[in-house]
Formats: sequence, C-alpha cells, structure tokens
Amino acid sequence: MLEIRALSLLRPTRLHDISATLPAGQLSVILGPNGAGKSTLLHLLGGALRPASGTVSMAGQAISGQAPAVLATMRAMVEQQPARPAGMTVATLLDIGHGLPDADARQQAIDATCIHDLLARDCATLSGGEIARVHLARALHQLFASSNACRYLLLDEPTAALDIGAAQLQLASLRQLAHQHNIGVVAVLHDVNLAAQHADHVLLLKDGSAMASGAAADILQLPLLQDLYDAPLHELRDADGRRAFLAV
Ligand SMILES: Nc1ncnc2c1ncn2[C@@H]1O[C@H](COP(=O)(O)OP(=O)(O)OP(=O)(O)O)[C@@H](O)[C@H]1O
Repeated sequence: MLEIRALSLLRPTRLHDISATLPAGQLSVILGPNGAGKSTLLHLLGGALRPASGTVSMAGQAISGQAPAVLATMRAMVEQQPARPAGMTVATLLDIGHGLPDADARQQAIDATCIHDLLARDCATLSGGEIARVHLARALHQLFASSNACRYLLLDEPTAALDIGAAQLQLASLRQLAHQHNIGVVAVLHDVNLAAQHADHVLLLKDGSAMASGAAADILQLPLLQDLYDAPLHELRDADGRRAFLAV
C-alpha cells in the first residue's frame, strides 16, 4: 500500500500534515477544489517533489532517496498536460522511462489503451484525448515491465481531455486494471460523479489539508462534499442506488 504520513510542504504551495493510506490494487481518487494542492500532492507521491517533513512509502519502502531506476519500478506518472514532442513518433514515446523496453509489457500496454493505429504518428499531431491515451500506455509499459510487487500509477486529471462516454470507459478500465494487475491507481479528478461510480477509495483535499480519506461510499457524502467545494449540492439516486451530485 501507499502510506502518506504527516506530509507537509512549504513551497511552491503549502500542504499541511497530510496522512492517508491509498490501497494497493484499487482505484483511489483525489478530489478537491481548484488550487487545493492535488497536483502538488501527486508530485510528492511520485517523488518529483520532496516534502518539508513527513514520508511517502510504498510497501513499507520510503520513496525519498530511491535511485531513479528503482523509483521507476515503483510508480509511473501521467501529467495533467502531457508532453507532445514534435518529431517524435508514438512508438518512440512509449519507450521513454525504460532502460530496456520490454516487448510483452509494451504490447500489453498498447492493447490496454487501444493505440495500435497511432504508433507511427508524430506526437505533435495527436488530439488531446489521443495524447492522453499514449501517455497512459507509456506509463503502463513502465509498470507492466516492472517485477516490483508494489506498483502505483499516478494520473493527474486523466479524463480532462475525454468526452463523457470516453471518460466513463477510461475510469471503468482503470479500475479493472487496478484489480486485475494489483496496481494501485491514484487519479486526481474534478468529476465527483465519475468518482462516485468508479472509485474504491477517496481522498478529499482542501486548502492543502486532507479533509477525509477512506472507502468511497463512506467519504462521498453530501455534507462533506458541500464543505469541500463550498457549494450547495443536490444528491440524486437511481433505482439501483447509484448516486449523482448536482451543483444547485
Ligand atoms: N511551481 C509553482 N510555483 C508557484 N505556485 C505554484 C506552483 N505550483 C503550484 N503552485 C500553486 O499552488 C497551488 C496548488 O496548485 P496545484 O496545482 O497543486 O492545485 P490543484 O488542486 O491541482 O489545482 P487545479 O484543480 O486547479 O488543477 C495553486 O495556487 C498554484 O498556483
């Protein structure tokens, strides 16, 4: 599991004393208003930023101080606005982050993201949704090639460039992937309803502090969400008990 213990940061933004456990093999979603510090927290989880105090550990191993090659076996990240390098083909981009590309892992990642038709394309010519899928494939290639028992996929707003149907499919397949491959998937999202439908675990972040963290059904409650977003919300339920939240 991914353990966050008393994590604080002063710059570039303040995060205060965040503690949470993000389970292995599950889809965890980080929710919070704009500027709450979600992307910053994700960078701390991935080791791209160092905390002022506190620790992040995966399977009991602190990530700070790990050699980049070891860290690459533990976690892979897709940024909010992933790079579209001009002149680089998708096939080449897929191998970034690897010492030696792994043919089986590579094919598995291509199959999981359905990017077969994009492999020969120049990255700079892809649409927002296409480049997002390609970077997801790159990150999956990295993790599928890893023999580390504890692996995390860190995704910053993975559905931002996707239409409503594609976003549903994306979250459903990420959850399935987490369960099937025992990869912890941690996704920053803005869509509370996608979280309500797909998340196993939820962490609520507000003003740089963790408001709540736990099983999705326990955390996605109207009073907590209204407090999180400082917005009046209305909760709907369908006949099957599925919930949706509307801003009113
Ligand atoms: N490199 C930086 N330099 C200065 N300020 C920064 C930097 N990175 C982040 N910040 C500030 O820190 C705060 C938190 O940023 P962060 O991107 O983590 O928030 P977020 O919750 O992901 O926001 P959003 O939902 O809008 O993407 C913001 O006010 C942002 O302007």
